Amino acid sequence: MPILPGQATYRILDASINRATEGLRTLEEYARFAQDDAAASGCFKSLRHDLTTAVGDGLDRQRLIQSRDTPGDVGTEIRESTEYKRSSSQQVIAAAAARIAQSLRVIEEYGKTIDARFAAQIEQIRYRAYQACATLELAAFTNTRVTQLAEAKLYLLIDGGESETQFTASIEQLAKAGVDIFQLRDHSLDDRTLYERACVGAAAARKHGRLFIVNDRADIAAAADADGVHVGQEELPAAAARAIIGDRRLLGISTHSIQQAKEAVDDGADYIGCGPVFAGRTKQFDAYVGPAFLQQVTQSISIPAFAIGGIDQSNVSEIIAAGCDRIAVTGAIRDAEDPVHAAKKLKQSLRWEEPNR
Ligand SMILES: Cc1ncc(COP(=O)(O)OP(=O)(O)O)c(N)n1
Ligand SMILES: Cc1nc(C(=O)O)sc1CCOP(=O)(O)O
Ligand SMILES: [Mg+2]
Repeated sequence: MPILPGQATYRILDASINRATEGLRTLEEYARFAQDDAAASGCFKSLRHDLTTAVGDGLDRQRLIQSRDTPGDVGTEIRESTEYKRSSSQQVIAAAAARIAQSLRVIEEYGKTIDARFAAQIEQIRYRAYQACATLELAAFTNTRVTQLAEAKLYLLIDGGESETQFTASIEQLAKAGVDIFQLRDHSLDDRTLYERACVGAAAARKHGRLFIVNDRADIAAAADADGVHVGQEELPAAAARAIIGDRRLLGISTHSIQQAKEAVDDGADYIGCGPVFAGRTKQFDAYVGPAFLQQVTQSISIPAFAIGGIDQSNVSEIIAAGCDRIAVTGAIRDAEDPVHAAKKLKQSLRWEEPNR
C-alpha cells in the first residue's frame, strides 16, 4: 500500500507514542516494585496518562491505528546487538529513559506539523519526563547498602541459634534494640543450614532496615541475597570474593595492622574489622592490637572501621577515646543476662560525642 506523506507522519507518531508509553511503563514498574517508591511510580503513571490524554485530544486515533503497519516496518529488521543485552537493572532504566526522551521529542517535532497546541503539550510532558527519569536513574545508582553502612555503629557477630524461629526472633529483637549490622558467624553449621539461616536472617534484618553479612562464605552471601560477606586475611582474596558477591553487596575484611588496613582499602573493601583490641571469650589470639591500632586507623583510613575483640560496656569508652565510634561484638551481647538491654546500652555509648567537637 503506498504511504501518503500524512500517513507517514501518523505512522511515525503511532510508533513513537507506543515507544514512549512502553518506556514510561518500564520505569513505573521499577519505581513500584524495585524501589517501593509510590511517589515516583505515581509520577510515571501520570506522565503515561497525560500522554494518552494529549494524544486522544490532539490526534485522530483512527488515523493512528490505520497507519500502523508493523509487518511492513523495515526498522523491525534492524537491531543492534546491544538492544538484547541488559546486564543490570540500571541498564534497563537508562535504556528506557533514553527511549522516552527520544520518542517524546519525535512526537513533539512531527506533532508540530499537525497541531501546534498538541506539540506544546508534548513539550511539557517531555520536560517532566526528563526530571522524573533523572531522579529515578540517580536512585537506582545509589547503593543504599553503602549509605546504611556509613551510618552503622553497632555490629553483632551472631551464631545460627537453636532454630530458624529463634534465630529470626533474636535478629528482630536486636535490630529494634539498635544493632545496625548482623554477621552470621557459625562454623558448626552445615552448608544447607547456613544458607537457610542466611536467607531468613537477611530478610529479618532487611525488614528492620538493618544489614546482614555472612562470615567467610561469599557463595552463601550471594545465594541467600545477603548484604555482603566478611573475609579474613587467610581466606578468599578480596578480588575473588568481589567476583562472587558483585558490586552492589558489601565486602568486609579483617585487619590486624595498619598495612593490612591500607591494603584492604586498595583491594576494594567497603569496611574493615580492626582487632583483636582486647581479649574476649569468643576467639583466642596470641597478641592484641589494643586501642593504639584504632588511633592509627582513624587517622589514615577513610572507609568505615569496626573495632573488634573483647569489647563490652566496661571498655567501650577506650575505643571511643581512641577516636573510633564503631564496634563489632559477640560476647558483650550473646553472654549478657539481657542481650536487648546490653545492645541498647552499647548503642547509647557509641552515640557519645566529644564535648568540644
Ligand atoms: C567485623 C569482623 N571483623 C573481624 C572478623 C574476623 O574475621 P576472620 O579473621 O576471618 O575470623 P573468623 O571470623 O572467620 O573466625 C569478623 N568475622 N568480623
Ligand atoms: C571473631 C573475631 N575476630 C576478631 C579479630 O580481631 O579479627 S576478634 C573476634 C571475636 C569477637 O567476639 P568478642 O566480641 O566476643 O570478643
Ligand atoms: Mg573468616
